[in-house]
Amino acid sequence: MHRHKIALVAHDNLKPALIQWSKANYPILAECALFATGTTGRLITEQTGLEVTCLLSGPLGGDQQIGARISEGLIDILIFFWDPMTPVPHDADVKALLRIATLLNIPMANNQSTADCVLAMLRLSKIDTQPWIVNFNAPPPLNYTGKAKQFPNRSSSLPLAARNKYQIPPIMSINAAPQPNVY
Ligand SMILES: O=C(CO)COP(=O)(O)O
Repeated sequence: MHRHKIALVAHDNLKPALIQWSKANYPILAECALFATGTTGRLITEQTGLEVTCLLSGPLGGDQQIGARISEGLIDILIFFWDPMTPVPHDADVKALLRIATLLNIPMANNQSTADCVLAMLRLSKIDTQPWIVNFNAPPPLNYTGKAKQFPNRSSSLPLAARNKYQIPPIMSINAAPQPNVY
Protein backbone atom coordinates (compact mmCIF):
# COMPACT_ATOMS: atom_id res chain seq x y z
CA MET A 1 0.00 0.00 0.00
CA HIS A 2 1.13 3.53 -0.75
CA ARG A 3 2.97 5.07 2.18
CA HIS A 4 1.50 8.54 2.32
CA LYS A 5 3.81 11.45 2.71
CA ILE A 6 2.53 14.00 5.18
CA ALA A 7 4.05 17.40 5.89
CA LEU A 8 3.50 18.74 9.41
CA VAL A 9 3.96 22.42 10.19
CA ALA A 10 2.88 24.57 13.13
CA HIS A 11 3.50 28.12 14.18
CA ASP A 12 4.75 28.54 17.71
CA ASN A 13 1.41 29.10 19.45
CA LEU A 14 -0.03 26.06 17.73
CA LYS A 15 2.87 23.66 18.29
CA PRO A 16 1.38 22.20 21.49
CA ALA A 17 -1.87 21.53 19.61
CA LEU A 18 -0.08 19.81 16.73
CA ILE A 19 2.01 17.72 19.13
CA GLN A 20 -1.12 16.69 21.01
CA TRP A 21 -2.83 15.86 17.74
CA SER A 22 0.19 13.83 16.60
CA LYS A 23 0.13 11.83 19.83
CA ALA A 24 -3.58 11.17 19.46
CA ASN A 25 -3.06 9.96 15.89
CA TYR A 26 0.21 8.13 16.47
CA PRO A 27 -0.82 4.76 14.95
CA ILE A 28 -1.76 6.08 11.53
CA LEU A 29 0.96 8.72 11.43
CA ALA A 30 3.54 6.04 12.18
CA GLU A 31 2.50 4.31 8.95
CA CYS A 32 3.20 7.46 6.93
CA ALA A 33 6.40 9.19 5.89
CA LEU A 34 6.46 12.41 7.87
CA PHE A 35 8.18 15.66 6.95
CA ALA A 36 8.18 18.87 8.94
CA THR A 37 9.71 22.27 9.29
CA GLY A 38 12.67 22.23 11.66
CA THR A 39 11.33 23.12 15.07
CA THR A 40 7.96 21.49 14.56
CA GLY A 41 9.62 18.26 13.46
CA ARG A 42 12.13 18.22 16.29
CA LEU A 43 9.43 18.72 18.92
CA ILE A 44 7.17 16.08 17.39
CA THR A 45 10.02 13.58 17.31
CA GLU A 46 11.05 14.35 20.90
CA GLN A 47 7.58 14.34 22.35
CA THR A 48 5.86 11.59 20.38
CA GLY A 49 8.62 9.28 19.19
CA LEU A 50 7.39 9.55 15.60
CA GLU A 51 10.07 9.48 12.96
CA VAL A 52 10.09 12.81 11.12
CA THR A 53 12.32 14.13 8.38
CA CYS A 54 13.13 17.62 9.63
CA LEU A 55 13.72 20.34 7.07
CA LEU A 56 14.90 23.86 7.83
CA SER A 57 13.07 25.97 10.36
CA GLY A 58 10.16 27.88 8.84
CA PRO A 59 11.66 31.38 9.04
CA LEU A 60 14.89 30.03 7.54
CA GLY A 61 13.27 28.47 4.48
CA GLY A 62 11.43 25.39 5.77
CA ASP A 63 8.09 26.46 4.34
CA GLN A 64 9.75 26.93 0.97
CA GLN A 65 11.30 23.48 1.14
CA ILE A 66 7.91 21.92 1.81
CA GLY A 67 6.36 23.97 -0.98
CA ALA A 68 9.06 22.76 -3.36
CA ARG A 69 8.37 19.15 -2.41
CA ILE A 70 4.66 19.67 -2.99
CA SER A 71 5.32 21.08 -6.45
CA GLU A 72 7.46 18.05 -7.24
CA GLY A 73 4.73 15.66 -6.13
CA LEU A 74 6.66 14.51 -3.08
CA ILE A 75 4.09 15.46 -0.44
CA ASP A 76 0.56 14.02 -0.43
CA ILE A 77 -1.00 15.86 2.49
CA LEU A 78 -0.20 19.12 4.29
CA ILE A 79 -1.17 19.62 7.92
CA PHE A 80 -0.36 23.23 8.70
CA PHE A 81 -1.55 24.69 11.99
CA TRP A 82 -0.86 28.29 11.09
CA ASP A 83 -1.51 31.06 13.55
CA PRO A 84 -4.09 33.56 12.32
CA MET A 85 -3.41 35.90 15.26
CA THR A 86 0.35 36.42 15.19
CA PRO A 87 2.47 38.04 12.45
CA VAL A 88 5.56 36.11 11.36
CA PRO A 89 8.67 37.43 9.57
CA HIS A 90 8.34 34.89 6.77
CA ASP A 91 4.72 35.66 5.93
CA ALA A 92 5.55 35.60 2.22
CA ASP A 93 6.82 32.02 2.55
CA VAL A 94 3.70 30.96 4.44
CA LYS A 95 1.50 32.45 1.76
CA ALA A 96 3.52 30.73 -0.95
CA LEU A 97 3.14 27.39 0.79
CA LEU A 98 -0.61 27.79 1.15
CA ARG A 99 -0.79 28.84 -2.47
CA ILE A 100 1.12 25.93 -3.95
CA ALA A 101 -0.80 23.40 -1.84
CA THR A 102 -4.06 24.94 -3.04
CA LEU A 103 -2.95 25.14 -6.65
CA LEU A 104 -1.80 21.54 -6.79
CA ASN A 105 -4.91 20.41 -5.00
CA ILE A 106 -3.38 18.38 -2.25
CA PRO A 107 -5.42 17.92 0.92
CA MET A 108 -4.41 20.72 3.26
CA ALA A 109 -5.65 21.07 6.82
CA ASN A 110 -5.17 24.37 8.57
CA ASN A 111 -6.91 23.53 11.80
CA GLN A 112 -7.48 20.51 13.93
CA SER A 113 -10.99 19.66 12.81
CA THR A 114 -9.93 19.59 9.17
CA ALA A 115 -6.83 17.58 10.07
CA ASP A 116 -9.14 15.08 11.77
CA CYS A 117 -11.25 14.88 8.62
CA VAL A 118 -8.22 14.24 6.42
CA LEU A 119 -6.95 11.46 8.67
CA ALA A 120 -10.42 9.96 8.89
CA MET A 121 -10.46 9.72 5.12
CA LEU A 122 -6.99 8.26 5.14
CA ARG A 123 -8.07 5.59 7.61
CA LEU A 124 -11.14 4.83 5.54
CA SER A 125 -9.06 4.37 2.44
CA LYS A 126 -6.88 1.83 4.22
CA ILE A 127 -9.67 -0.32 5.60
CA ASP A 128 -12.29 0.00 2.92
CA THR A 129 -12.61 -2.90 0.53
CA GLN A 130 -13.99 -0.62 -2.17
CA PRO A 131 -11.07 1.70 -2.69
CA TRP A 132 -12.96 4.03 -4.99
CA ILE A 133 -14.97 5.39 -2.06
CA VAL A 134 -11.96 7.49 -1.24
CA ASN A 135 -9.73 7.81 -4.21
CA PHE A 136 -6.28 8.55 -2.93
CA ASN A 137 -4.32 8.12 -6.09
CA ALA A 138 -6.22 9.71 -8.90
CA PRO A 139 -5.22 13.25 -9.73
CA PRO A 140 -8.34 15.26 -10.47
CA PRO A 141 -8.23 17.22 -13.66
CA LEU A 142 -7.37 20.79 -12.82
CA ASN A 143 -9.08 23.03 -15.25
CA TYR A 144 -7.73 26.51 -14.82
CA THR A 145 -8.86 28.80 -17.61
CA GLY A 146 -6.03 29.39 -19.99
CA LYS A 147 -3.79 26.92 -18.20
CA ALA A 148 -4.73 23.82 -20.12
CA LYS A 149 -1.23 23.49 -21.46
CA GLN A 150 0.40 23.63 -18.07
CA PHE A 151 -2.24 21.35 -16.61
CA PRO A 152 -3.04 18.80 -19.27
CA ASN A 153 -6.14 16.77 -18.57
CA ARG A 154 -5.27 14.17 -16.03
CA SER A 155 -7.82 11.42 -16.03
CA SER A 156 -9.14 10.03 -12.80
CA SER A 157 -8.87 6.31 -12.15
CA LEU A 158 -12.14 6.54 -10.25
CA PRO A 159 -14.81 5.16 -12.55
CA LEU A 160 -17.11 7.97 -13.58
CA ALA A 161 -20.20 5.86 -12.92
CA ALA A 162 -19.09 5.18 -9.37
CA ARG A 163 -18.31 8.81 -8.79
CA ASN A 164 -21.70 9.88 -10.10
CA LYS A 165 -23.53 7.23 -8.13
CA TYR A 166 -21.94 8.24 -4.87
CA GLN A 167 -21.66 11.91 -5.82
CA ILE A 168 -17.99 11.97 -5.04
CA PRO A 169 -16.51 15.07 -6.62
CA PRO A 170 -12.90 15.16 -7.78
CA ILE A 171 -12.08 17.23 -4.72
CA MET A 172 -12.33 14.01 -2.71
CA SER A 173 -9.26 12.72 -4.46
CA ILE A 174 -6.36 12.59 -2.11
CA ASN A 175 -2.78 12.47 -3.25
CA ALA A 176 -3.33 14.43 -6.40
CA ALA A 177 0.09 13.88 -7.81
CA PRO A 178 1.03 17.08 -9.59
CA GLN A 179 2.82 17.08 -12.86
CA PRO A 180 6.49 17.68 -12.03
CA ASN A 181 7.92 21.03 -12.95
CA VAL A 182 4.83 22.35 -14.70
CA TYR A 183 6.05 25.89 -14.07
O1 LIG B 1 7.37 28.93 10.82
C1 LIG B 1 6.87 27.86 10.58
C2 LIG B 1 5.86 27.74 9.52
O2 LIG B 1 5.64 28.91 8.82
C3 LIG B 1 7.24 26.66 11.33
O3 LIG B 1 8.63 26.59 11.44
P1 LIG B 1 9.26 25.78 12.62
O4 LIG B 1 8.67 24.44 12.64
O5 LIG B 1 10.74 25.74 12.35
O6 LIG B 1 8.95 26.56 13.89
